[in-house]
Amino acid sequence: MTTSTRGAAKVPAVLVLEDGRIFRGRAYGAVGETFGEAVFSTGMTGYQETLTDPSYHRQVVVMTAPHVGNTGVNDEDAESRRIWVSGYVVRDPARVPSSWRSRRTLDEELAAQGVVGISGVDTRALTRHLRERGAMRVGIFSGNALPDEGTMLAEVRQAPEMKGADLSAEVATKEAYVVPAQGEKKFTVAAVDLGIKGMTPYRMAERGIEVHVLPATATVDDVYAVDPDGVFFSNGPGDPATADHAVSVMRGVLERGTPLFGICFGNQILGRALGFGTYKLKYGHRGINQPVQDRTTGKVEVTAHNHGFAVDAPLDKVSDTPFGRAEVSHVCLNDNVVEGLQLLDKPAFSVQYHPEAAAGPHDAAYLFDRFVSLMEGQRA
Ligand SMILES: NC(=O)CC[C@H](N)C(=O)O
Repeated sequence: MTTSTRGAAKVPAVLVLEDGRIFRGRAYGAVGETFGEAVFSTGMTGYQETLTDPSYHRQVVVMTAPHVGNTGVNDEDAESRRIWVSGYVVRDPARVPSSWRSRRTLDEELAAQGVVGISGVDTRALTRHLRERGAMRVGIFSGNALPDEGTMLAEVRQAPEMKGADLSAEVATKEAYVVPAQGEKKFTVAAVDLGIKGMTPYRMAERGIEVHVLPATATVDDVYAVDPDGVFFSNGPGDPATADHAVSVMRGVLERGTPLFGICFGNQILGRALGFGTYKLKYGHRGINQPVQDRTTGKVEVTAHNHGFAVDAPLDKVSDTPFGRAEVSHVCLNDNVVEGLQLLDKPAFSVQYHPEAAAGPHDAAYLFDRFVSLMEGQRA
């Protein structure tokens, strides 16, 4: 239950981690209670894109940047129709936003969308705790009459875990829709929506691609019904080990040899389609300042990440898969986690991070051009 509040600043709030650690602060956004997986994001900016990224469904996001809300909330930067984070943790929210595009405060927006948050938390201590112990379940409780600590902890421990969660269908579109190409139409792409961010079809549209965004439940027949030059699999929430339907659709696409590109969840699905495993990272990668090396060129790029799982593929050898040879094309320079895959005998590749760059640096935009080149190659 949540109730919207203005002036919740003085309402007490408590953050309870499943291992029993407790942080006290003040209500931020809606007052009530909420649960999710506690994860931290190291982005200094781009909170509006983070909050509205469907991949954050069922996660409580802790911002490592101490001041949040400085540029308010505008009508242009949302990545989907709503905020998806299940809770929000900040240290020192802006009292007065300042941006020519700002329409309302972040506090007001969270409250209007019923998102329970907490401010005044030592987010550095909380982040260090999550880094040492790993991502875990959390609850935020706010209001003037809070349950006792034992009751709150028991409720947190009853909340569902992220491992094993199958969430794409909860966030993806129910109806197919088309994002028209900008300028002359050169290609048609079928984009399977597992939790797609708004910027992704836009990045394709600006390259002359007409994008048919399909529900997560789309079949191989639905994909080919749009007569695609290429097929795209999006980012999305939850555990890739549950994405059996998407894996089987992707295998259907790989069998036909249609150019294929995947982002984030889409990369994990390509990993699984090729026969690799996926696993849960201790605390994941989230933020807009993560270094990745493209091993096909040797170049290093600074990139936007939001993933808690990763593909388990060998870094230093070419693997034989049911769809021919495959290799790890990109790697995270912080921890050597697999950040991209490519097939050597078929026009298919994927990355674990976010070339659509919303928010984030644009270093990885070339990946959309690679997808276009694969489609051109297929026509030639
Ligand atoms: N942004 C994404 O697509 C995330 C994929 C997956 N849910 C993960 O956490 O790893």
